[in-house]
This record gives sequence, C-alpha cells and structure tokens, in this order.
Amino acid sequence: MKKKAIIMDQQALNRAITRTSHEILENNKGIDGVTLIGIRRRGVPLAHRLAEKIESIEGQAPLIGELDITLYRDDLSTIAKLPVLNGTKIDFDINDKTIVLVDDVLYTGRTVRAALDALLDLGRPKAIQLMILVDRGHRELPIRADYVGKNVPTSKKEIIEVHVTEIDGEDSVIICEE
Ligand SMILES: O=P(O)(O)OC[C@H]1O[C@H](OP(=O)(O)OP(=O)(O)O)[C@H](O)[C@@H]1O
Ligand SMILES: O=c1cc[nH]c(=O)[nH]1
Repeated sequence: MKKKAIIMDQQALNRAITRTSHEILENNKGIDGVTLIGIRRRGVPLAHRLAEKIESIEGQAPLIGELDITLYRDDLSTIAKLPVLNGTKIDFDINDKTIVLVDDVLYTGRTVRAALDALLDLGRPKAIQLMILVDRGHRELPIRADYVGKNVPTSKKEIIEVHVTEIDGEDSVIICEE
C-alpha cells in the first residue's frame, strides 16, 4: 500500500468532532436519553471524543458503550474458526435509548449491519443513529450515516486509513493505493 495523501490532519479531525457533536445535540434536542456506542476498535476513542465535546457544550456527558462485532460479521467464516465476542462493554440498559453508533470508516456497510444485529440482540432502543468519521462510498447494503465527518469519494482500489492518537499515536486520515 502506497500512501497517497493526508486527507484529514489533527485540526480537521477535531473540527469534524466539534461539528458532529453540535449536529447530534441539535438533532436530538439535547442529550437526554442519548448514548454513544463506539464500534471497536477506532470507533471507541472517537465516541469518547464526541462525549467530551458534548459535555463541554451541554454540561452533561452522554453514557458511552463499546461494541465488538466480531461474532456478527457476515464474512465470519473467513475470519476465524472460533471467534470470541471479547470486547463488548455496555453497562446500561439500551431499551428506549437513542443510540448513536460511532465508527471510523463507512464502506460496504457490513460492519454497521453487524453492529445493528449485535445491538438489537441486547434490547429495543428507541432509535439508532450513525456517526462516521469518513464515508468513502461503495455501499453494498441500504445503510447511510446521520452524521459524517468527511465524505471522501474513493475508488475500490483505494484504502482509507484512520489513525487516532489513543491507538496509533497520531490523529490523521490517509488515503492509500495499491
Ligand atoms: O463498511 P465496511 O465495509 O464494513 O467497512 C468499514 C469497517 O472497516 C474497518 O474495519 P476493519 O474490519 O477493516 O477492521 P479494523 O477496525 O481493525 O480496521 C472500519 O473500522 C470499519 O469498521
Ligand atoms: O478503506 C477502508 C475500507 C474499510 N475499512 C477501512 O478502514 N478502510
């Protein structure tokens, strides 16, 4: 994979978090009953950043959970023989909550579909919304994001790499090509 271009630096990523935090608040008329659930791995630090920003704007922090969707991917058989659901941490009742799912990249939509399955096994939320840092197109399922950090038109040969300080030591979004 050759690095082609940096499409978001730390400042751009921060601005996207700030804007989408405002959009989440505006759309839900505040944060009462709203929870953020990050999809592992990089959706989790992004959910924490949104929660911090929302708290700084609203004076109230939303509850945060983490979802590991390994068991629910529809390409599971190609990933591992004995997969384990090892990282789901949702310490609150999701019934009747508005859940904002958070992930770094939206591509085919299969990860989000799996996340919806995983969540609906845990209860009956009032609504589920989707925040994505980078929407690169090429959907294979009828899924769209409610809040988008940046739309990046891509070819299928390209790859979007999201780096976050908490996991990768820096904040950046890079487009790579074969
Ligand atoms: O819309 P999709 O086609 O499902 O692609 C999007 C997913 O792909 C990436 O995860 P990946 O499975 O590559 O693992 P990673 O999180 O370890 O990078 C990314 O973090 C999204 O969760
Ligand atoms: O380009 C892509 C596609 C799926 N997941 C990623 O992280 N990047």
